[in-house]
Order: sequence, then C-alpha cells, then structure tokens
Amino acid sequence: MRAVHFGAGNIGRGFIGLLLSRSGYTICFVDVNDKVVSLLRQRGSYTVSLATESHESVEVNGVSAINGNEVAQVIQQIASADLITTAVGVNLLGSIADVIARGIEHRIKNSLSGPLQVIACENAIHASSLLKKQVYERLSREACSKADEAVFFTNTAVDRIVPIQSHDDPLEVTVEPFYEWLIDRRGMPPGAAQIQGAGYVDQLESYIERKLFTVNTGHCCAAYLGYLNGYATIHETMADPAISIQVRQVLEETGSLLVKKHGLNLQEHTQYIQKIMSRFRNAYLSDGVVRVGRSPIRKLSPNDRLVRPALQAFQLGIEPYHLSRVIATALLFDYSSDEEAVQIQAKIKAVGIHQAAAHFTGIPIGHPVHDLIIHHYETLTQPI
Ligand SMILES: NC(=O)C1=CN([C@@H]2O[C@H](COP(=O)(O)OP(=O)(O)OC[C@H]3O[C@@H](n4cnc5c(N)ncnc54)[C@H](O)[C@@H]3O)[C@@H](O)[C@H]2O)C=CC1
Ligand SMILES: O=P(O)(O)OC[C@H]1O[C@](O)(CO)[C@@H](O)[C@@H]1O
Repeated sequence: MRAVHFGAGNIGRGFIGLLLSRSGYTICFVDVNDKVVSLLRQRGSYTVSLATESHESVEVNGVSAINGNEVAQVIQQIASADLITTAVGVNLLGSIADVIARGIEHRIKNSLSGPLQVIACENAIHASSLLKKQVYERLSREACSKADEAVFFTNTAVDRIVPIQSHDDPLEVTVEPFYEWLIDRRGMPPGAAQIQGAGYVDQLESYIERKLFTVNTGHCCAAYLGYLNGYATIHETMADPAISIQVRQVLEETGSLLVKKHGLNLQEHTQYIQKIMSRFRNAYLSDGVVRVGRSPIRKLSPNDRLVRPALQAFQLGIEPYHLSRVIATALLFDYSSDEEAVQIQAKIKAVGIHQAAAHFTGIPIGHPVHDLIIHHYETLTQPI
C-alpha cells in the first residue's frame, strides 16, 4: 500500500506518518522545506519519541520524500498511490490542490485503476470536503464525474499534541502519548484497508465538534491567557490556578453545548474534559503559547473553535460568557512575529475594537455576543 503525505512537519511525521507506517504503508512525503526533504531522502527514516518520563522512541522506516516544487515527480507518486493524506495547515490546502488535481487527471487519462482515498488531517471541520472543492475547481467536468467514482475524499478528526521541535536531529519529533484519529466511515472507498490505530465512525460531525470545541478551544484559551500573563509555555500557564479555572469554565460552557446539541453523556464528557486538561499539563511537553495561539484570524473565523461554539451556544440558550472572554483575549494577542496577530492589531488601531471584532468574527455590532466580547475586551484592557 502506498501513501503520499503532504506536509512532513510535526503532525505529518509525528502522527500521520507513524500510524501509516505501522499499518504497512510505504510513505512518500511531499514538503517544501528543502532541509527536511533532503534528510528524509538520505536516511529513509526518522525517530518519533514520546513525551513521557521514560522518553521511549520508535523508528519510522521505509519513507521517501519529494520537494513539492518537483511537480512531475509528485504527479507520478499520486499515480501509483492508494492514499493521499495532508497536514500542511487548512489555509494552505489551496496550494496543494493543483498538483493533486493534476495527479488525479493523470490517473484518469492513463486509466489507472483502483480507488484513491484523500484524507486532509487539518484542524478544521470537514477539511477533506474543502480540499475536494478546491481540487474539483481545477478539474474538467468530465474528470470530475470520473473522479466521483474513483476518488474518495474522507473527512476526519485528528488529535495529538505535537509542539515545535528542538532536537539536534531535525527529523526527530517528540509527541504526546495520547492520540485519536477518527475517520468518517461513510467516505471510505469500498473494501479499503483500515489504518491501524484509527477509529471509524458514522457521525463524524459530533466527534469533530467534541474535539475542536474541547481540545482546541481549551488549548487556545490557555495560550491567549498565558500570553497575556507573560507565560511562555502551556504547561507553565496551566500551573497558574486562576488560568486553569478559566480554561475549565470555558470547557464547561462548550461541554453544555455539546451535551445539548449532540446528546453526549455528561459524565463521560466531564471525564473527557479532565483528560484534555491533564494533557495540557504534561510536563514532558514544552509547547509555546505562541504556537498554540498561532494564526488568530483563522482561530477567530466563524467556523473555527471560538465563534462557532459561541454562536451555537447562544442559539441554544446558553450564554457564551467564557467563550466571549477567549475571543477578547485572541483580539489582544499582539505577538509581533505572527502575521495574523499583527493584522488584527492594525485593524483595531484603524477602525476601533467594535468594528474589528465584527470584522474578524463575523458577529455584527449590536449582537449580544458582540456586546459580551466588547465587555471582556474593555475589562481586560482597563488600567489597573
Ligand atoms: N501539531 C499538532 O499538534 C497538530 C496539528 N494539526 C494540524 O496539522 C496541520 C499541520 O500542523 P503542524 O504539523 O503542527 O505544522 P508544521 O508547520 O509543523 O507542518 C506543516 C508542514 O507543511 C509543509 N508545507 C507547507 N506548505 C506546503 C506545500 N505547499 N506543500 C507541501 N508541504 C507544505 C511545511 O513545510 C511543514 O513542514 C495543521 O492544519 C494543524 O492544525 C492537527 C492536530 C495536531
Ligand atoms: O494547529 P492549530 O489549528 O493552529 O492549533 C493549535 C492546536 O492544534 C493542536 O496542534 C493539535 O490539536 C493543538 O496543539 C492546538 O490546540
């Protein structure tokens, strides 16, 4: 079985590559980082170590790599692949859609048989459907109808914390021991092999929202509060009892929404929250608040981990008081090396917080949730 994986970064090597290799796939990584590509090519392997006391590690062997700019070679790899996976960042899916479309056209033109499965392992709701749309925009109508029969874009939810790495070996990647990879059973090619360690579910939306509104909402809550309070890492931030309480409050709020919307069992969900908070406290992971808070415009967008649960909660009669505070802290994230944080600060300066909040969240001025965001923003920025 052959897989082509776009994005040989932290999650690509530390999670997706590892599980695919264990399941018997040979993996060809496609990346635009020359150093990573040439090292993977030279060695054909890399090390994954666990963020635990014993720091156990495993070798991932039999991998190859291509630079994403070597388009003809990427197309050749897609021609013979059973599976394409991605972990490049949801906003970058458009930059790989072209070569994937060309690979699919090549398969169709040369009557290469066998189904091709495509799984976009990004932190977003229905990222594979988004990638499908971007790929189909680049295909002829005839190719689209052929692709309908042979190419299966399968939605997924991926969960494993893999921070920015700082090893002497640039390929080594340290990951937390926990992982969850859930795949929508309905999007599977008939008779396709299952990936060992992944779970296959029928109602993916509830799992994606459970993960996005708990792991990712809680994580960015810790990140933005940590940043505002001068902490460097999530672990340090979570050791501050006042912040830990606020993370818990926001997760109780999203928990009420998830229980009401998806009928989750409250007791089980409470345990899920406890597990997530203990993952954030892992002392063997050094995860910077600026990594977890990265790309605040994406995180503030209407379908992401903050605004989507806030508006859904509001619609179900739950006041998103704590979520609104996290939104306000995201608007206060002024890290100068983050391009999106810089854009947000420039917008606030240019048009004021009321309009800027409406612009980034899509929540109009005058909406009760907008009022709540402004209330928190003003409280947080009040001189002491
Ligand atoms: N790191 C984590 O803990 C988790 C990350 N994710 C998601 O996985 C995705 C990747 O995140 P990370 O691995 O943390 O980021 P990363 O920055 O470590 O890896 C992204 C990789 O994609 C490569 N890339 C960029 N443009 C490309 C292109 N056009 N073609 C091929 N490769 C390209 C980059 O060079 C980099 O190696 C994001 O969507 C993130 O939200 C999901 C769950 C966990
Ligand atoms: O990768 P993103 O979407 O920028 O957000 C960072 C988040 O993703 C993760 O990397 C993995 O879920 C978390 O560490 C964090 O919640």
